[in-house]
Parts: sequence; C-alpha cells; structure tokens
Amino acid sequence: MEKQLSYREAIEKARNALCRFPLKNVRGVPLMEPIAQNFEAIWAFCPDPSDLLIATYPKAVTLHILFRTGTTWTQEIVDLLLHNGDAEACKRAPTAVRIPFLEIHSPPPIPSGLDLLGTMSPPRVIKTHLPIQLVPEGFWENKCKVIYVARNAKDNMVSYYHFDRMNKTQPEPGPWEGYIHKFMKGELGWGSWYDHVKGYWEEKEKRNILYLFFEDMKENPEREIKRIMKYLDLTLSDDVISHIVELTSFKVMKENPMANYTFIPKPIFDHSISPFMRKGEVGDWVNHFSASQSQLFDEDYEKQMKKANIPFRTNI
Ligand SMILES: Nc1ncnc2c1ncn2[C@@H]1O[C@H](COP(=O)(O)OS(=O)(=O)O)[C@@H](OP(=O)(O)O)[C@H]1O
Repeated sequence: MEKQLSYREAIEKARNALCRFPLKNVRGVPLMEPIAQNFEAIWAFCPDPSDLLIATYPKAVTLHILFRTGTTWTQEIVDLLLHNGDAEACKRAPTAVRIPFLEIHSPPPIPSGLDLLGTMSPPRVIKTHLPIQLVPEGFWENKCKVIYVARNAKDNMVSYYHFDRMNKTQPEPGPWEGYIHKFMKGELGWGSWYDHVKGYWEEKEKRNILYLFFEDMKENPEREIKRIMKYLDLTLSDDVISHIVELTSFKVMKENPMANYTFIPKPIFDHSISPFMRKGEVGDWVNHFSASQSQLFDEDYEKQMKKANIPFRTNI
C-alpha cells in the first residue's frame, strides 16, 4: 500500500476496479478470482509459531468475505483479550487492518492480506475462511494456535445470503430459493459449509484447534470468552472479562466504527441493502425458510452430515 493512503483511501482509489468477482476453483474449492490467481503466494505463507489463526466459514465475521459465522465477533474478543480489555487500544484501526485476512486479494492499491501481514511483527492474529486442506502447511508445522468458529448451517446460510446482497465484490446471490441449492451443493465462495465444518472438527484434537460454536457464544459469552482466554494462556480478572462481554455484545459492536465494517465505502459494502452487523441472532432462519424448504434442507443435511456428530443447534 502507498504509505500515505489509509485503508479506506486505498479502497476508494481502487473503486473502479472492484466488481462482483467470479469464483474460480482451487483444488476443488470455489474462491474469488483474485484469491485463486494468487493462491500460490497464499499457500507459501509461513507464519511464526506465535501467530494465531482464526478460521471460519464465511459469516462467522470480516472485510470482503467472511462466512457469517462470528468471525468479526471472535476477532474483537481476541483483540480485547490480548489488550487486557482496553477498548481504546482496540479502536486503533478497523478489524481488517488489525487482524489481516490471510487470503484476501483486491485490486491495488488495496493491500492484500499478505501485504498487511508483511508490515506486522509476530505475534499476529490472522483471519481465514480457507477450508482446512487449503490452510498453508506452516501453520501446522509451526504448531500455531487455531480458533475455529462454526455456526449452524441454516443461520450461516441466511447471514451469507444477506452479505452477498450487500457486498459488491461477491457474486450475486440470486433468488433465495436458488441460493439454498447453491449452498447445499457447495457452490458459494469458500465451498461446501459441510466439508468446512467437518474438516476442522475431525482434526481438532490432533492439531490442537479450539472449536467454538456461535450458538454457545450467544448463550453464554462469558463462558466462551474464558475458554478463549485459557486457550491463549492468558489470565484476566473477572472484571475485565465482564467488560469484554459488554464491549463485544452485538449492540456495542454494531455501533463501533472500527468493528462494524462501515469503514468500507458504500459502493462496496452497501449497508442500506443489509447491514454487516445485521441481527446477530440464533434462529433467524425460521424467518427465511418455508416449511418445504426446511424439510428439503434437513433431508440433505442428514445425508451430508451423516456420521459427523457435530452438536449444532438451530435454536437456543
Ligand atoms: N457481537 C456479535 N454478536 C452476535 N453476532 C455478531 C456479533 N458480531 C457479528 N455478529 C454476526 O456475525 C455475522 C457475521 O459473520 P462474520 O463476522 O463471520 O462475517 S464474515 O464472514 O467475516 O464476513 C452476522 O450475522 P447476521 O446478523 O446473522 O447476519 C453478524 O451480525
């Protein structure tokens, strides 16, 4: 990035080159074209053993494309834990700059995730939506800590659908009815939700991955934040933890310009179509699925998740 440009200015400058990028297959996984074109460099990235990876299927929470799972939420929690609950320190820059998105590539002068990481010293916190088989091997060789956040398929899909409506760098979502089929077939960016959640689940013990659920975080944020704290070998007082619970509530984060993605200009993220911080609830899927769509989805889910035994909850 040209030194004098802020992240927002860089995006403004590249505005004309930004568009709804098509998806291209990388080892069987559909990824946005600029990511696919740069995948060799992403694959070659070698983290420091002290780096921490936050992995999610999109809309678990980030910049161009997360998988509506709670990524952004977890990023904010981790940043606050690492800064002992100091809210001002965590407003030093937007989420996407504080916690670079490993694979993201956009037209210059927008810095790629790799560009941003190159300007930071370890220990760094890094975001990815890559399925486990596409995560650079250095993360495993260096035994980096990895936090994975999963969200039930129906809410995840609803969130992703609205995100695809408002994010003008993602393919058009098309009608809801068709979107369900694309999701079930793994045709959305970052591929199959089913393979994504199973891939990390199957490896979580062997690779020391902390596997979290969005629904657990909603049910008892204090408990889940403490789990993250312990995983990171941190010790914070109960008062600080309560403060972090408050600062990372949906209501507070929605109003935080450094965490709510309003720093991305409107022609790219159009919050008037659907805000990035949309509802942040468990069970909003009931407002989207018809009875027959829900039945069709459930039947397919049974087949795709057979033997997986992952304790997802579609309501709490
Ligand atoms: N603090 C907090 N509490 C509850 N929910 C929250 C919070 N922060 C973000 N969110 C919700 O997470 C969804 C966005 O997911 P991601 O951050 O993974 O998106 S992205 O894939 O990184 O773009 C998106 O979900 P939906 O509201 O259901 O669309 C956000 O609202």
